[in-house]
Amino acid sequence: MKTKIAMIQMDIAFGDPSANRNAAEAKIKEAADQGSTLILLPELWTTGYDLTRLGEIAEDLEGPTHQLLKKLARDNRVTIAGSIAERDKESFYNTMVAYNEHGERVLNYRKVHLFRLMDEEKYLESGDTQGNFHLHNIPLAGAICYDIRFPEWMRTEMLDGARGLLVVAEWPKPRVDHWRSLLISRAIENQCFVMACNRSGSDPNNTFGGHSLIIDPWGTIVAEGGLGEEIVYGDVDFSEVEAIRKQIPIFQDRRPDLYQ
Ligand SMILES: O=C(O)CCC(=O)C(=O)O
Repeated sequence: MKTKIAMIQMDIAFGDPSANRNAAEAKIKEAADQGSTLILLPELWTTGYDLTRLGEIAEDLEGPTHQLLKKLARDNRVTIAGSIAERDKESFYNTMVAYNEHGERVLNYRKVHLFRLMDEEKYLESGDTQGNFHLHNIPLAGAICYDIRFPEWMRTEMLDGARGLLVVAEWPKPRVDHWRSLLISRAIENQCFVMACNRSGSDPNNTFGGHSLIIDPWGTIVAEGGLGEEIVYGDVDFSEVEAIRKQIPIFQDRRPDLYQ
């Protein structure tokens, strides 16, 4: 059975959650009208990297963005995922959430690897738990941007049987070749679908690379965006994962007695 995935490769208004919510709402409705089951938004899609203003613009997990996602997921019978600047008491996190078609939050993953090149470690705390959840009965794992440079972490998440890796990002344009190569590698080595949503446009410090990707467990590109704003669609059949894992049984052949 095919599952339609939509990745909302949007530009992000710097530090303006209300403008970004309005833009995303229209795009989520459009993707849902196209029959999508899973809709991905980029990393920090309500605020961008306006980290010095997190005190004003980050929200707790019951904040207005979460209320909107809950409602849009329920009303349109879709699962929606993306990362949002989270405030938890005095601390801030880059947190990927997913809301299922009942409006339930099924994922709450705090970015584990903070990216120094964008000063994340100065303003954010890192997470320390995995981001596994189910889309209907399909086990998936979440990751945020820089996390994909850590194959050991991605493998840790995949050891629970995940068949797909969802990635949300604000990946800069000068390193878009790394983005593509790293994502293709994560798909091949974990024999899983990779569904990766990047932003487009620029902020005061960076221009971002777009090129949202859906990659199958053989490493073949199913769908790829360009540089600008668009919704990238692809149909995936998660049963392909099982067939490939039978053909080349890397999860069986691993040697955890020699490495983790
Ligand atoms: O690793 C990279 O080159 C980009 C990472 C990044 O932009 C991020 O984690 O926000």
